Parts: sequence; structure tokens; C-alpha cells
Amino acid sequence: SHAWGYAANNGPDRWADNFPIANGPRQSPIDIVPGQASYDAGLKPLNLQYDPSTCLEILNNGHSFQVTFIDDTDSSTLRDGPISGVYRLKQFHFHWGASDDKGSEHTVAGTKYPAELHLVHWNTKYPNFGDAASKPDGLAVVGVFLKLLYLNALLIDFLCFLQGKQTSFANFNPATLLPGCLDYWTYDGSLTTPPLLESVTWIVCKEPISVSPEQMAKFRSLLFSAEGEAECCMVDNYRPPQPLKGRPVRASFQ
Ligand SMILES: NS(=O)(=O)c1c(F)cccc1F
Ligand SMILES: [Zn+2]
Repeated sequence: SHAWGYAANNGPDRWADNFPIANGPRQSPIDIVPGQASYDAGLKPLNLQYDPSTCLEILNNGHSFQVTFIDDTDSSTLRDGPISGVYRLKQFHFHWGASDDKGSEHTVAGTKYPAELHLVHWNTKYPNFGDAASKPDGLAVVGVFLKLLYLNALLIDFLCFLQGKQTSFANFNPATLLPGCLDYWTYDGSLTTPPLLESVTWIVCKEPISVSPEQMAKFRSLLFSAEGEAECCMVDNYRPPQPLKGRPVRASFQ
């Protein structure tokens, strides 16, 4: 199948060749302009309940590293916020840059953060993630910006054990990656990587979490390339902002 990536010959500007939805009406990410977001008093606080024992493994999937969760019960879920019903945590992953001046997918009034965390959940009204990913209300992704300061989570310290192989990653609590304040912006969008399906309710937290320079360096030491291939550092694995095309962006805060 088409090997998409983030290089000049297979990167975001070329994705429409094989995934025409790349030019669709509800693509992600977007530039969030706080002054143009409308406060919606009807938006509920996010209700995130994560069970660390459902953490399964951490793997390098060739375009990010991903921590996957056991999602056959409602033990790690997202409720309330802008969504109705129960969405199950499937995985989380990050996007980051080669340098600290870029890396996030969403931007805030044009500001890029050095990285962005995505916690991916699927709507349990559908039988599984794959089916939900093809429905307009199938997925809900919580986005959290990373800024340079000092990190309190244990995740990235474990990256040095990653070295491109799958490894068990039991009992990591993703709640340690959430900011103290869960104010958010929300809009209807898509996956930010192929197949770019327009099935995501985006929930982007206003408050970033912190990462240290050393831990950003660990992100950048990961490899796009597989064993035996010429080494290619995994950096700049972010899609730039896409046209809003008239979509409303709502804020949960004033
Ligand atoms: N980046 S993203 O969060 O939109 C995303 C998903 F939600 C699901 C799969 C891949 C992926 F990249
Ligand atoms: Zn992502």
C-alpha cells in the first residue's frame, strides 16, 4: 500500500494523491484563534477515568510511538465534555519537531508548541475502534500541548528502553500526562494522518504540560527507519493546520 510519511516525497502535501479526503470539509489539525472561539455554557467538564492496568504496550509504528490500551471493557473512558455516551481509550501518541520552535499539530493563534499529545478514544455505540473510525461521531481525541520546562510524567524516561521494539509497558497512568486545568476548545475534525477519516470530535486543552529538553531529545532519538535501514530520526511528524471551512470552534471556558 502507499507508504505515506513526513518526508518531501511522501509528506502532508502529497497525501491527497492517495487520500483525496485530505482536501475534505472537516480536516485536522487547525489553527485555533481564541478570540474567534465561542464560549458554550452547555459544554460539560471532561470526565476522564483511566485505569493504569489497561495499559498494554508501547510501540514505534513508523510515524510516532504509541502506547496502546486494552479496550474490551469500560475501564479507561472519556465521558461528558462535548460528547454524549462513553468513549474508550484505545491509544495515545505524540507529534513533535526537530527543534523546539515546531512540532505541534494544532496551533494557537499561529503559535506552535514543541510537541502535542493525542489521547485517542472510540465511541462504544460502535463494536470496535476500526468501525468507529469510519463514523462521523466515532472518535474523540484529547489533544494536550507540550511546552519546555520540566516534566512530571514517567513516560518519556521509559523511552530509552524502547529502541524500536515493542516492550511491555504495564501500569502507566495516562492521567499523569493531563494538565491541572482541563479547559478546552472543541470542533469537528479528522485523523491527522492517513486515512484522514472525518470521524473525530477534537478536544484541545488550553493548558500545556511541561517537558524537559532532555526528554525532548529522547523523542528525537527515535527512528522512522526500521532495523537494517539507513537511520532516519523520527522528527517533524506533524501535519500543518488545515482550512477551517466555516466550522465553529467552541470554548468550554470564558
Ligand atoms: N493523530 S490522530 O490522533 O488524529 C490519530 C488517530 F486519532 C488515530 C489513528 C492515528 C492517528 F494519527
Ligand atoms: Zn495524533
